[in-house]
Amino acid sequence: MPQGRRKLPFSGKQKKQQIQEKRKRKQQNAASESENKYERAEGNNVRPPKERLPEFNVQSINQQPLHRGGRSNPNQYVLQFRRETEEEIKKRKEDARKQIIPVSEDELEFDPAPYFCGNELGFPIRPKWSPDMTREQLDNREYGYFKEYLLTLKKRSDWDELSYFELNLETWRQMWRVMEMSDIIVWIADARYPAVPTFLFTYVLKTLKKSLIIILNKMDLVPSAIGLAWKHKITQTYNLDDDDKAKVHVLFFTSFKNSSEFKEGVQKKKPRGKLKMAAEAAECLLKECKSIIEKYQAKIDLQSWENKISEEKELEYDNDEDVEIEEKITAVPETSYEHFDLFQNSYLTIGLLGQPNAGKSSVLNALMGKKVVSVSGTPGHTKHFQTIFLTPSVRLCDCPGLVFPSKLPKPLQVLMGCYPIAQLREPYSTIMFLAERLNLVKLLNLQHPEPGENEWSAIDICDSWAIKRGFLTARAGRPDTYRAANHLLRMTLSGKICLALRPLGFTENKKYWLSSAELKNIWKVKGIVDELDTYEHNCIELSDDEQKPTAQTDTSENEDDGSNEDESCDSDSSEVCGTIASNKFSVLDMSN
Ligand SMILES: Nc1nc2c(ncn2[C@@H]2O[C@H](COP(=O)(O)OP(=O)(O)OP(=O)(O)O)[C@@H](O)[C@H]2O)c(=O)[nH]1
Repeated sequence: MPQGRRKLPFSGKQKKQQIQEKRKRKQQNAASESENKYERAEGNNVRPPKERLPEFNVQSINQQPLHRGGRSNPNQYVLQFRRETEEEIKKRKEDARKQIIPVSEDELEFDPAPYFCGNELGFPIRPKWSPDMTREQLDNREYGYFKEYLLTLKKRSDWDELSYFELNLETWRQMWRVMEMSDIIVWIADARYPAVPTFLFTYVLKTLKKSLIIILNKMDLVPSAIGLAWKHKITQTYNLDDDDKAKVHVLFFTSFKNSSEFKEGVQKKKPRGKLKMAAEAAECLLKECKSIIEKYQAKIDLQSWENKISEEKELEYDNDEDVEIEEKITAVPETSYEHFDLFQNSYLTIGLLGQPNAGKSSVLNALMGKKVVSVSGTPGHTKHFQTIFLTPSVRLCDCPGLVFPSKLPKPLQVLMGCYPIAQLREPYSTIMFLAERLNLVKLLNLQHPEPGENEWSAIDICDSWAIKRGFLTARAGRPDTYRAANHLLRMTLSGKICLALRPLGFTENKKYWLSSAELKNIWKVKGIVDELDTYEHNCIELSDDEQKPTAQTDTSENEDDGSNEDESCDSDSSEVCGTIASNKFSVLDMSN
């Protein structure tokens, strides 16, 4: 045995202390590493926006760790909202325990305009710049302007009433660039809740002097009559003069056009298979673009696009294979500033803007007829704007989603997909908002968690759904309320449970909208021949599989920890959600 110093006895307590010290050292190293990283990024003018706006208590949603050695900051384009206070969250949780009082049909009507306070709130618009400015000058000017804009908002007496809106300057910059480089601006709205920011009309039509096309997307989730009423409302609401009215066009779109998958208005499962071009919707867009080009007497030939659509229409659609071809995206480097004159290129640039999750990337793919940009049910998925040539004479530009300043109810913003559901600290107020407008108890065939009780709160609905689905906490085996709430919200986002708000005056004129000859144009876009039968069913039916609780349990008991939820269910996993057949049009009661 080698002679040496005898090892000193090492107690468990000392070991624990040693581990704690080691952990502390590691944390300190990681912190200084990230500081260095930010410093390095500063040299590149990629300062973390959180540090730049300390007065606004910014919270980055879904922030990613910085990778060692990685060059770019993965959080540069992350969604950023004002941090909610503990009191706010607590109050909303308390409210979610109150009894749900269903709203009347009239109250399903919604006027987005007042929530944007006319043009008062506006949105950050790019300050003047010139190509002679250095990058640093440009950065400072834009940052200074953005901060000033926010400070002006903060001085308003209703500052605390403002809902979630984007505080990441980098994302607004993406929008500025897309607006600058586009000949035609297309605003994509989720047709279930099409809240178009009022100031957008003024800015695009008057300041930029460009044409605006509004696409009501996800029409497969909305009764055509409601979509039609929205179309008419949108052009009326915003006090446009005749000249401007001629520059605003409203179109319908769905990326899930598939008549054979839709039976009696019940979405059994999401259409799958090879992504096809939404030819009818693309044709409508082409028509509008042509008329705009003619008006401006621009020399852009859209024949190639027309040919592409005609070819698609002639093709037989019987190949169900899921073949998705990734095409190289020519993303314009973020440093480039294009000096752009309207219709001066030999090609037309169409900029696709909208709130997160409105379906901008899906529209781009559906216009292309194949998957060229990535799509996700998680809001804020598109980080950087990307351009792609649809044909040699048409360039499409997909912009990251932007949440504009407004007073829209936060639960509605969550349903619209402005806030990633998995990151929500408090999902129950949104369940309450939903349950006030849709009879979830009936649709989901729920049993009250308290036997004999028949007053429902949002928490009761979640508990009941948790029991039904077998979402139980691992340790205590209690219903996992948070997970159930999350699951219900993701089902709503994906359209399995469908709420579609209507424009003001819709209920009163329902018969008029339901008998309009214009509906046929929407059916063509949706790929259906008639829709009236679809209104007859107004309850979600559960398949045999769905009736049985799943054996799944959740490991987390911390209801505020969003990390235990993955977002895959909302769009991609019909294994979890797909067994639920929902009536998408239950909001449109035909009996009245
Ligand atoms: N039912 C239905 N779902 C759609 C349609 N278009 C898009 N979606 C779904 O909506 C979700 C968001 O789609 P994206 O195309 O990624 O939306 P985006 O506006 O690009 O989102 P961001 O990247 O957050 O800006 C995905 O789950 C899509 O499958 C549609 O026409 N009908």
